[in-house]
Amino acid sequence: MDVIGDLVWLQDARGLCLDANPAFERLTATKRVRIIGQPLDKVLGPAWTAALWQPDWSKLQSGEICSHESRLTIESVPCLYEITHIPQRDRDGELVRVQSLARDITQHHQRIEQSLHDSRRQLADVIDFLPDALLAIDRDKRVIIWNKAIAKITGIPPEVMLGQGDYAYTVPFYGERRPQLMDLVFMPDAELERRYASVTREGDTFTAEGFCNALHDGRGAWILARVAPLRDAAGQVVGAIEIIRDITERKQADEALRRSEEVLALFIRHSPIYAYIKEVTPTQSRVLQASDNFERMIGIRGSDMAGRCMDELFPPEFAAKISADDWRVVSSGELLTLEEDLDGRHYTSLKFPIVQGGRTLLAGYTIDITEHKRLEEDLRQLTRLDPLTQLFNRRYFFTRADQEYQRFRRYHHPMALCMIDIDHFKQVNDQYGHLIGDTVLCAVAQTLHDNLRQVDILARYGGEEFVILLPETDRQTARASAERLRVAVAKRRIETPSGPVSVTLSLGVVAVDDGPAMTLERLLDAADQMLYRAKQAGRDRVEIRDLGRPLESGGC
Ligand SMILES: Nc1nc2c(ncn2[C@@H]2O[C@H](COP(=O)(O)OP(=O)(O)OP(=O)(O)O)[C@@H](O)[C@H]2O)c(=O)[nH]1
Repeated sequence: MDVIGDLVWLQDARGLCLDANPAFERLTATKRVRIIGQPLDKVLGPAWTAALWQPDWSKLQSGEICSHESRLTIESVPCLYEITHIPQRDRDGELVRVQSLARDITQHHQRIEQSLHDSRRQLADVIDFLPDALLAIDRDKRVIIWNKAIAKITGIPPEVMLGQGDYAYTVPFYGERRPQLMDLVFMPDAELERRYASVTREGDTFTAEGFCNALHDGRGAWILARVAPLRDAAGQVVGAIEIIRDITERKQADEALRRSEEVLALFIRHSPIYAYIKEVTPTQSRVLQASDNFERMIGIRGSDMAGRCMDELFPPEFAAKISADDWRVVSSGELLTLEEDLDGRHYTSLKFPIVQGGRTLLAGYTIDITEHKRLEEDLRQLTRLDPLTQLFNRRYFFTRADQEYQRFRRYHHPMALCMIDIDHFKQVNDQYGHLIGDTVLCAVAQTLHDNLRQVDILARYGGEEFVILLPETDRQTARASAERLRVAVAKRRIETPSGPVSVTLSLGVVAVDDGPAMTLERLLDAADQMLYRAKQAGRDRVEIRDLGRPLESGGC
């Protein structure tokens, strides 16, 4: 078909033709002169006139342009024409003429159709590509979008669901036809809102979580759904679109986390130790959970401590120290162990950072170790003491004597060592029995202890032998001390169930000052030799040797 071009013609207010262009002449196969003064239907015939001449008289009379589209078949080819009627009015506003223009928009229309088709295709691809399930319904609640993701979670392919109405799309989710979240887009429904776990509204968009019992072959699934209205160009709601996300795994993880937090909270609350979790900032620590038995420590139950800061629970200085320690742990990520005394009791604490819900908190526990400390001290004493006499035992004597001897070596202060043996003790045992022998041993130990200074280190050396290290003691003082012990024991009448018993002592003493370097063992040897000497010389006496000086002896 040759291009005809735009048809242009002019009519007066009565509809008689006033003029027409060549394209009009060609289309009507009528000469212009024959058209002028004729009514249009006489020129074009009723069918063509109906297609080209659809004036809106009220618009034209008020001076408004009006237009419409018409399908025409020209030379056997279907065409689409856009027809525009332009009113011309006189000075008084009376409509006098109408100029009309008919333009062939067939190709333009085809291009638009094609582009629309392409856009629809691309949109369909995008919708199918979305990982989230997507469906849309029109105003009549018929399904117009059902993407691959929703087909996957429901098992219903798009070709089955598209076009379906009467809530068919709710069956794969709920096993029944029922109103659902999308219906809120069309009309508010409080009863419907209550069916969902939580509905939030933002503008005209609704978001909700819900459990869909029919999904996954009836096992059910939690979904997060978001719906919004679909509007036409005029802003009228013409449908609704819904995006659905399966959040079952997240829900299960949330539930598992909630349960474990519950267990942790119960564990902390009823823990026999003082356990807690705190939220920590550089300046303040706030209790989130704490054991109820904190009541024993600070008089407040753990459940009442929740939400409180350190300065609401402890004196200011102590609170500041706790907060600083807590921040150190959280900021460094390192574990902290502490030992502290509070109101006469001894506590050990362990603090460490934990990550909960993406934030770093402080967890810790405190144990009251007062009893433990006491037992430990008792045990320590037990390992140091001779069980019969309650004097230091030989092993602990060496520990203490060694420390003292190091001091002597460092400062060159005088020092003395004294070995003591009860005379003829075998006879005591033989005459009175071993138990009385024990009583005598204890009495001698007590007498020695009572006649020594605090700084002197007295120990049971073994059997009926004792040893004393006398720090800061020169030869004369050592002699005097040994004599004092000898006399005190000799004078004592030891009361026993078998009557009073008296014993004497032999004492061997060595005194050293800034003399030649010696080991403790050699000093003990030397003292032992002096003791032997005392025994040889008749017992109940003191033999003393000043290392570096000649031997001397004394006693009764
Ligand atoms: N009852 C009692 N006797 C003890 C204990 N340890 C040692 N003995 C006794 O002490 C006595 C020591 O005797 P000996 O070494 O012969 O010396 P002694 O009789 O004291 O005589 P001299 O040391 O030579 O004066 C022995 O009979 C031991 O059994 C003890 O723990 N309890």
